[in-house]
Amino acid sequence: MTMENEEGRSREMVKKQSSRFKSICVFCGSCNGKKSSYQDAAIDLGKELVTRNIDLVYGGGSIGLMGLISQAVHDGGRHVIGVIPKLLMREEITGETIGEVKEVADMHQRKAEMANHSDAFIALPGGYGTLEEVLEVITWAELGIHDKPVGLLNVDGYYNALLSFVDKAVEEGFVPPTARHIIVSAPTAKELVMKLEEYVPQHNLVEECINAKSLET
Ligand SMILES: CC(C)=CCNc1ncnc2c1ncn2[C@@H]1O[C@H](COP(=O)(O)O)[C@@H](O)[C@H]1O
Repeated sequence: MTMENEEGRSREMVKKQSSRFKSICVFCGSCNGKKSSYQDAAIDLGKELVTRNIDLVYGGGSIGLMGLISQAVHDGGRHVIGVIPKLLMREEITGETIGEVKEVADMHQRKAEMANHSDAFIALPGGYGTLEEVLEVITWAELGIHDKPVGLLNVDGYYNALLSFVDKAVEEGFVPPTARHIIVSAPTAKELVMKLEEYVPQHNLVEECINAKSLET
């Protein structure tokens, strides 16, 4: 093969390079937040998924950051799945739905469905709902229930306090130091998705935790 052919082939490979993820589940606020940077980040993340040919799984509806990211992914031509519990299906609660809608019985089933349909998780800024959802998938990673990457989009340092708290929990012996790496974080969508692409799960966390506990007793 000539040098030119080879260069052409590698350029082609770069162009076609696809993500290791088919779908990413995004947890995010049902409000917009006070700073426009939160809204910009939701749209940016949506566009980043589109660029990498990644589909979106999210909580359904069109309110707050949830609405902004789902619209951006839908407009970019990628598939959007919204998973909504029957109770929240009313339009005055969640707004108009975007893309494919999966109706589920309750919040527990919603989280299981969201996890089943995705290859990684990202939390944009959000409130109690977002925190609860992202902490659950972090716990599942620690317990070895899944080995999918989990990332915090730390827009304007929104998650700094949570990250400091996790460091404190490690320092005080409640989170094994080897489990600290489960939480990936970055200030921009591009950096975060790149880090998640490179994430390598560790499978010995549960054993290490058990060993640490048996040393304590
Ligand atoms: C009755 C009511 C408050 C409705 C708000 N409408 C909602 N519609 C759909 N999903 C939601 C809603 N509120 C919270 N969630 C879930 O919790 C997360 C957002 O909660 P939060 O705004 O961060 O805390 C989302 O990822 C979503 O899965």
